[in-house]
This record gives sequence, C-alpha cells and structure tokens, in this order.
Amino acid sequence: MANREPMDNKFGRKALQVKEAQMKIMAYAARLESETVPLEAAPGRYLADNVAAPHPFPAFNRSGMDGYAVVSADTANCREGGTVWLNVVDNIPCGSVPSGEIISGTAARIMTGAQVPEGADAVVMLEATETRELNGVPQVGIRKPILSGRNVTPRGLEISEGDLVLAAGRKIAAGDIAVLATFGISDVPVIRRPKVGVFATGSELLDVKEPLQPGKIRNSNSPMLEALVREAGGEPVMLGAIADDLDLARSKVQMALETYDLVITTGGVSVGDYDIMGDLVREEAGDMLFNKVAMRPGSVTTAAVRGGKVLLALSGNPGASYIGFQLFARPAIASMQGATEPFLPEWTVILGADYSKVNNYTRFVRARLELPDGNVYAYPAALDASSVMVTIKDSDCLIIVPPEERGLTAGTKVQVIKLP
Ligand SMILES: Nc1nc2c(c(=O)[nH]1)N[C@H]1C(S)=C(S)[C@@H](COP(=O)(O)OP(=O)(O)OC[C@H]3O[C@@H](n4cnc5c(N)ncnc54)[C@H](O)[C@@H]3O)O[C@H]1N2
Ligand code: MOO
Ligand SMILES: [Mg+2]
Repeated sequence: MANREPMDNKFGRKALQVKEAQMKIMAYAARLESETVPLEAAPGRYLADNVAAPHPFPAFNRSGMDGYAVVSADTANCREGGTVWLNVVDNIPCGSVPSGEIISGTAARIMTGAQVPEGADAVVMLEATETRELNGVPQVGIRKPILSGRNVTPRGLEISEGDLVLAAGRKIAAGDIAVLATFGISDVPVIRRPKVGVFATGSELLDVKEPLQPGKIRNSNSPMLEALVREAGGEPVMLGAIADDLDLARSKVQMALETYDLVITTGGVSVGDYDIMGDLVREEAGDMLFNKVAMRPGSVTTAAVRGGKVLLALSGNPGASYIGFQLFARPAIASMQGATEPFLPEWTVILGADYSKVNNYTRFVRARLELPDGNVYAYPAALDASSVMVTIKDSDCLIIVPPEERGLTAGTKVQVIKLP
C-alpha cells in the first residue's frame, strides 16, 4: 500500500495518489482576470466570454455558383425537351445587392457568393445555360429543370442569430479565428496568461553557454520548463539557477511567490544532504500540500502554498521534472486561463511491447504512438528512468501503468495520457 507511511520527517513521507495531489494544486488554480487582445494575437489563448452570433451566417441567401438566379418553377417546362427562355433583368456580382425581385419569366445573372434576389429560389450554373438577345432584351436559355433551393445557401444555414458559437474556456484555434472575424470581433476577450516563475537548484548546474566542467552538467531543465510553460499558455519568467543554499532558495521562493502566479523549481526535493527545496517546504509545514506522490517518475514531487500561490518543486531528474510538469503544472496553468478541459486527454490504445515495473506506484512511461496496422499502439521508450533525459523528445504519450500491475504484455489495452 502506498499510503501507509506517517509524515514525520524527510524520510517518512505520506504519498498521495496522483489525482489527490492534482486536486490539491487545482484548488489554487482559479481563473485569472480577462484582457482583450487583437484577433491576430488570439490563437492559443483561452476565450474569456461566450460568443453569441450577432447576426445569422450567412447573413443573406447566397449563391453557390456562377450562373442565373431563377424561379425554379419556370424551369419545369424543360422536361418536355424544350429550352425555357427567361429575360435577364439584373446582374449581381459578388458584393452587390440585387436591384429588385425576380418574378416568373425573369432571371438575374449572379456570381458565386452574391446575394440571391427575392423571388428567386435556385441558381442554374453557367455551364447549363445559353444566352441570346430578343428584341434588344438579353435572355438566358435553360435546358434542364432545376429543383427549388439548388445552389442557394439559405440565410442562417450555419449559424442563427443569437446562437452560442464559441463557449468561454475554449482554446482559440484557426477555426475560432474565422468565427470571430466573421462576426467582426477584432478585439478578443481572453484570460491573461499566468506568469510562471521558474528556477533551478543545483551546485552542479552550468549555464547552456558554459563549457563543460568535471562533475558538472548543463542546466537542461530550466529551458525545457520554459518551453513547457509557453506551450501550456503561460508566460515563463526565468529566474536562473541557484546553488544548493537554503537561504538563497528561501529568499528566491519568497520573492517569486509574491510576484508570479505560480512558481516552479527543479531539483533538491529528495532526502539528500543538499536537497534544500525539500527542507524549505518542511520549514513551514502548514503550507505544504504534499511532498510525495505515489508515482514514478516524480515520486518526490513537492508542492506548497503561500499567499494563495503554489510553489511546485519538481524533481531535478529530467524525466521526473518533465512528467511532474505535465501532470501538475500544465493543468494548473490551463485552469488559471479558464480552460474548460485543463487536463491532458487520456486515450485507450494497444501496448506495442512488453513492459515490466518494480514497485507499486503508478508508473508513467514515456512512449511513442504508431499506427502500424491502422490501430493505435504505444511503444514504451527503451530508457524511461526518472534520470533519463534523451527519450523525452521521442515521446508523444505517457502510458499509465496502474499500481497493481507488475508488468504489462504487448497487445493489452492501456490508458495513455496524450501529450500535446
Ligand atoms: N536516498 C534516496 N535517494 C534518492 C531518493 C530517495 O527516495 N532516497 N529518491 C530518488 C528519486 S526517486 C529522485 S526523482 C531523485 C530526486 O532528486 P532531487 O529532486 O532531489 O534532485 P537533485 O538531487 O537536485 O538532482 C537529481 C538529478 O537530476 C539532475 N538535475 C538536477 N537539476 C537539473 C537541471 N536543472 N537540469 C538537468 N539535470 C538536473 C542532477 O544533476 C541529478 O543527477 O532523487 C533520488 N534519490
Ligand atoms: O521521484 Mo523519482 O522521479 O520517483 O524517480
Ligand atoms: Mg537530490
């Protein structure tokens, strides 16, 4: 059982189940204020208000073809094989309005996208017509009968006036932009992007630009988290890397929680001598949300709350840091933006290769999705330990191996979290 240990010191931590831990964080991820952005800056943002159609769309009966707008009943006589001749009384290019009504015996030349005149109920395409002039009057000849409604898109076919077209909480994509543009919404109400302060801890960390030194590594988690925050719609504020120094970490955390909507750190959350983030959170026990989660990687993921703001202290191990972000930070960042569905979607797919695991924590296995035979298979990464960095890039899902499973056989159905 994962939940048996008491929480008295850094070695005896009480592990929460992933869902419980997520809910603890989500309780502090309320929707932020809204702001308006120009239409072109709206993709990727979350809509703050419902959008109801201010007018029907299309707003007028619209021709779907270049041709002649007619009274369909007039063409019934073509059935006997004869051509029906109609007087052409109007010419309606796209963007113009008809000059009058079409009555029996008349037709209007009309182009695709133009407003169909009153009285006309069908458009005969140009290819099915011929023209002549009779006593100075232009005429169109129609050889085949046409049904009422043919080649006419009725007003309001797509959207009626007042329809709810876009609901608040949607992530705005290209199709939403088309709707907003159609209805003249050039300033789009969206939720402000949460500002996310990010810093790394670790005396071994070098900046990306520094040459490699013995015993040291370049800080890859910070740039990775910066990319992840951005991908989730947040505004990353990079606060650098600090050495494993408790006082330094304390003041940095304090400043960050006062300034940003969410603070994410990596490293120093386990039980080691220099695992200062763990110590820091334990100093103010009342603020701690959890310091162990029954999952792998990321079992040491720690979270605290201060002044209503969450400090999410992720493991330094790259794999755990990535998965901890996807499980805890991403939904919080989405929820702060008012997302209707802040959690990543779960799919049921077929396991592509055997997978075995050692302990009874839920395991999130990096995997790639493929469709070798039209079905979706998830292939676990060859290296998926918490400390492994390189396979993060090859993964488009995380296979969820439940706590009770020791291993899974290829061909069984598994749940995966689909990564963005
Ligand atoms: N005695 C125990 N040791 C460990 C335990 C345990 O329960 N008992 N837990 C293990 C597990 S599980 C994990 S996960 C790690 C967690 O480590 P920390 O979160 O304390 O992280 P660090 O010690 O700072 O670093 C771990 C590892 O990651 C590298 N690292 C750190 N920061 C970065 C960065 N910004 N970019 C790239 N790589 C980074 C660091 O150099 C270490 O190799 O603890 C286990 N130990
Ligand atoms: O916390 Mo560690 O990431 O379980 O492997
Ligand atoms: Mg450590």
